[in-house]
Amino acid sequence: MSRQRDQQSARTTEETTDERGGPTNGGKPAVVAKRSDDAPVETGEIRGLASAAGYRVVDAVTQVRGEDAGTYLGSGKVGTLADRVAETGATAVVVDDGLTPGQTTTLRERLPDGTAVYDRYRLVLAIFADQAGTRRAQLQVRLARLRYALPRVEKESDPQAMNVALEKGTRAKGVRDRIAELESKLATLPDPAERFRAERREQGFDLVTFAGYTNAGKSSLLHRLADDLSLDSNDGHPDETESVSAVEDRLFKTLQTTTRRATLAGRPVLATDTVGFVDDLPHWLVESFSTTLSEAAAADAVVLVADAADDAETLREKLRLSLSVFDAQGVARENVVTALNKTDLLSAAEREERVAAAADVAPCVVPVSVTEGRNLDALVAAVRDRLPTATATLSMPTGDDAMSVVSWAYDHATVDAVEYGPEAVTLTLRGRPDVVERARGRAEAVESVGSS
Ligand SMILES: Nc1nc2c(ncn2[C@@H]2O[C@H](COP(=O)(O)OP(=O)(O)OP(=O)(O)O)[C@@H](O)[C@H]2O)c(=O)[nH]1
Ligand SMILES: [Mg+2]
Repeated sequence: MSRQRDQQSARTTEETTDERGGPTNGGKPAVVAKRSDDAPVETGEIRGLASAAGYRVVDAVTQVRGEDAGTYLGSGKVGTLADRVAETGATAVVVDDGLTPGQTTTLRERLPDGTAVYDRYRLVLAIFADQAGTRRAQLQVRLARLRYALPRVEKESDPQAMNVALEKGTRAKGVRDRIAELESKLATLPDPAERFRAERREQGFDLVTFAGYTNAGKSSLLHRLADDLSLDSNDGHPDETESVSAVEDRLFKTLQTTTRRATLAGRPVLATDTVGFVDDLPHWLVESFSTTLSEAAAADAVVLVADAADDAETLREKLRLSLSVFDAQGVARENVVTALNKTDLLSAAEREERVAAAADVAPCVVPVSVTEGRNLDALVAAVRDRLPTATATLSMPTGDDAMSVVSWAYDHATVDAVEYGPEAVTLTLRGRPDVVERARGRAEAVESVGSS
């Protein structure tokens, strides 16, 4: 018995750290299970997650009672779950919570042979693994899996097994070593955001990324704004409302990051949608969300979309968390515009309260309603201010001062050309309007010194 359990635990660890990338061969039947202290027990979100991971949800088993330390659901309910799995021919059970290693093992033992058991975190890891296209993202997913596995390996113990302490120590050390190895490997990989930015720049695009919690309205806003931006040349798009309502309210719809073209102030823009943050995930897992955000770091402007219908404290908390992910990705605060969406659901007083709450923690808060098209002009203007839409050609008397303006321009804007004449230096640059204006001021200061 104890040997059998040991083998099963070993298999658990392998499965959480292997490179197969989770359930990729889509459409496998799964039963979701959810426990809650109070009724009703909502299974909508976990169903969405399971299908995002490639499962077909064929049944749901719910339980209203406190957590059972040994079986999570309670022994009787696990029996029901086993029956449902047998009846439906499901190959996996997805539990909407974090399971302890012991609970996972017990569920495996009580379910029909070969039933895969996923808890919420392992499921999300499987989704990441599916999405991880770049080498960097793959390494990050492997790292997340190891971090998931580590406490399980550490805690795995069977007092009846003689050599368990030794084995446990060795295996935990193995996992820790691999974590350290991956961390240092990741640290030396080139930053993909830099390359992405350089390539798009060469193609002449400005980059705008939409990020934030799931269901905040990122996709709706992107569609709407992309339309609005195109309205520069095509006023009164007839399908606007339709295209917004066609955006399904489904979790993780954006897993496949989508990029749309738009035109802003006559410049081509690439607008990128990102994976929504999900609550109730441990911090290390939230970190791996940031892999999907490497494009945010490369963007000229990042629109952080928040749901104004959240209460003030939740709103602040979500914004704080989103911004800390941005910080980890190296997104500059001055490039962030906070779109406080769904203000149509609020009274004027509530709206004021939420705007103030958001402004406590987030930069450049613009209240909007995507569905009602409210205040989108102000949002577009804020985004446009962050794009390198301005250009200038500046002439300065040759000399050290001119050189220092040129080097300042290299640091703060994109320098398209510099001509060094015997009398004058001519600098052509583009960048954010305020930056270009500052460059102009500096160039003029050189001129006045030179001419006096
Ligand atoms: N009342 C109201 N609902 C909105 C507004 N904008 C979006 N929604 C709704 O909010 C839900 C989520 O919108 P999405 O655009 O899919 O949200 P998302 O942030 O892309 O979500 P994920 O892709 O899951 O991260 C949809 O049902 C939208 O119709 C708004 O301004 N007001
Ligand atoms: Mg979306």
